[in-house]
Amino acid sequence: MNIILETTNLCKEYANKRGIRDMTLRLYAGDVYGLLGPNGAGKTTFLKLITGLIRPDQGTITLFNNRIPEHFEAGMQHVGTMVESADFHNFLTANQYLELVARFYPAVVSKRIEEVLDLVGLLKVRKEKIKGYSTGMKQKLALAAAILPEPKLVILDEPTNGLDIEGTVMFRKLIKQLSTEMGTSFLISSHMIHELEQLCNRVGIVIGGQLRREGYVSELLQKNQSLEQFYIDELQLPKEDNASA
Ligand SMILES: Nc1ncnc2c1ncn2[C@@H]1O[C@H](COP(=O)(O)OP(=O)(O)OP(=O)(O)O)[C@@H](O)[C@H]1O
Repeated sequence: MNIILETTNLCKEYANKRGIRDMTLRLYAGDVYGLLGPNGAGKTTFLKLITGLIRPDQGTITLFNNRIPEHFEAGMQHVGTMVESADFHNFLTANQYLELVARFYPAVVSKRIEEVLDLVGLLKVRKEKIKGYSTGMKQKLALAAAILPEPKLVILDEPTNGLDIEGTVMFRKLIKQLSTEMGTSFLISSHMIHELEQLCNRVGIVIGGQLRREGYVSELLQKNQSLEQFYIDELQLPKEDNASA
């Protein structure tokens, strides 16, 4: 199988001694991989390291056979990200913002901008200034920017934050569509465990800065009633709690 992302023994410790330790993970072409874990477990830190937003203390990151951060541009060439909440220029319209993003990708034509705006449901409001957008609309625009250059891998941190039910359904459909029709791979951190159960072929559970467990969703569902049950057992949460990730 074709490895598109590999991290080995990745470590990052913040000044407060928190962070991640020895995160070793492989993503294969076609994977839709869900990262689960409690608040503060280290999911965002892991995604920030992969996307070069912060530097590791130890360990290696390889994206499409390129070492990160040394060969950042080559590695990120096929990657779309939505990791930090995007810092939008509020005086621009969605259309203008995506035109700005498109400047980094010479192959992106204006028809593609219209296409992604339609995919995320922002076509009608594309000429309105971003300052008038709701949190969910901004989230959709960030998603549109992430998929604009038709990346082979899309890395998403809490992509459904702020999305309404319709937006969440749109998001799920979009990921399924890109994954089945285009073969796009995804690495998604989310607390929406039911969404991940429907979307992902693999999941990993991060606890206390370490990848505690991972597996194929189909196999986990043969042994567990649901992904949520597996997660609860892994965290040893009281069952009647019915807590979700
Ligand atoms: N810039 C920072 N400086 C110091 N500590 C940080 C920083 N960023 C994160 N941390 C700490 O590192 C740990 C991991 O945080 P991280 O944001 O990666 O977790 P997470 O799994 O994404 O959490 P959540 O689900 O709440 O988003 C937490 O204990 C957090 O307090």
